[in-house]
Amino acid sequence: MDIIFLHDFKAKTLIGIYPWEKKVAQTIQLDLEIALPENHACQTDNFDDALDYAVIVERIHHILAEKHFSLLEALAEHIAQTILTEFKSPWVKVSVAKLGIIRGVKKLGVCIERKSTLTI
Ligand SMILES: Nc1nc2c(c(=O)[nH]1)N=C([C@H](O)[C@@H](O)CO)CN2
Repeated sequence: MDIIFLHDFKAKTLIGIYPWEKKVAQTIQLDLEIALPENHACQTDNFDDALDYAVIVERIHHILAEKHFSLLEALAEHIAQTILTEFKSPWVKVSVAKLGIIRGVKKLGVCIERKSTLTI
């Protein structure tokens, strides 16, 4: 299985269960591992055969700008399903963390793994 990873991806979004969190954007950290639907690019060295990670980053920025989730779990699930369906990935691992939100904890969050239900 070949994987594209995005580590330490930081961006702002509205997220949280409390009223103030629905008004003030917070920085979250995303870490993603995205299995590739095929590995042709390794042999061909042709960009047409590659999954463009810049497009994935743009898609995630779009989600973070347009959606407001209460729970980190729900945001992680939405990102995972978007990656599986729109980028035809067979498997994805998504971690979403808040930074410094609780005293004494540098970073906390959730990590989920999802498989595509599509069979070829
Ligand atoms: N399992 C979770 N627990 C909590 C979440 C969450 O998203 N998932 N969120 C909060 C609050 O929004 C918190 O981050 C604000 O301090 C609390 N617990």
